[in-house]
Amino acid sequence: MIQIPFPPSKAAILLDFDGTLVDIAPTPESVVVPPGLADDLLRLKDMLGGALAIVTGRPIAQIDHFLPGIPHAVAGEHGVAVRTSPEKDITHPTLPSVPADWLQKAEDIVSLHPGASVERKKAGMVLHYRQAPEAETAFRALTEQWSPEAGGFRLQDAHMAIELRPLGVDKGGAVRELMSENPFRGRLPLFVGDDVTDMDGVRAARQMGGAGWLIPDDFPDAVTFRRWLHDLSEGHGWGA
Ligand SMILES: O=P(O)(O)OC[C@H]1O[C@H](O[C@H]2O[C@H](CO)[C@@H](O)[C@H](O)[C@H]2O)[C@H](O)[C@@H](O)[C@@H]1O
Repeated sequence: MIQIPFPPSKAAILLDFDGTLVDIAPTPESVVVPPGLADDLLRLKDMLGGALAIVTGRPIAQIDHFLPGIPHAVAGEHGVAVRTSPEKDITHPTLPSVPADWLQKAEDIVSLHPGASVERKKAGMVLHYRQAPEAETAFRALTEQWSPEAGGFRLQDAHMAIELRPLGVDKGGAVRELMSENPFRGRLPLFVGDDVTDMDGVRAARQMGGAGWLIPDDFPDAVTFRRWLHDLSEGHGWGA
């Protein structure tokens, strides 16, 4: 099991949500927060002097719904939206909006494939096909017609989904931004995620002298990771 070579008083923990804290579910709304997770996270936050954050592709409001009052800070939409502490406003850089005709064409495809959906974000969208796998071909054909970079976007494959994301914003930037604020400042970041978008968070945490781990490379699955997190919250696995 992974050991952290320093004590909680020197650490900050920044965690991905889907596929890490919760198992992947048929739809974004149907994820289930595992029993005991909220208590583990609250105990950890306490041990870390508050330095616990969620860094997710989801909008911040969804983390507030699933983990109400639990993390000190949340970075949502892969870093497009950041709230550095519970009492602060959410900040967003100025970013281009998704062209209305792209949204309309995505909605047109969804209407032909029951179960497919478009998730709108502040500066992007996700075309979900988990519940309608046959829609993937049509989504790919559509997105290949666009020139996302020219409009300030990029396309990213996600879990049974294609995401349109703004250029120049990623989880690495979110980790750096959160780590520059109290109670994270001066601590070493520990970042854990499971997806290609999490690699930016992993790299940033490592470059800042902390550690970054990925499921399934470093933990075989999310259940094993959460068991480790539970042990950390009980004081096991920390160095002096
Ligand atoms: O950065 P994360 O916290 O891992 O969020 C990544 C995306 O997660 C959500 O979609 C994925 O999870 C859903 C629930 O398990 C699943 O139904 C879907 O197929 C996955 O793609 C979320 O909807 C996205 O906004 C996040 O970017």
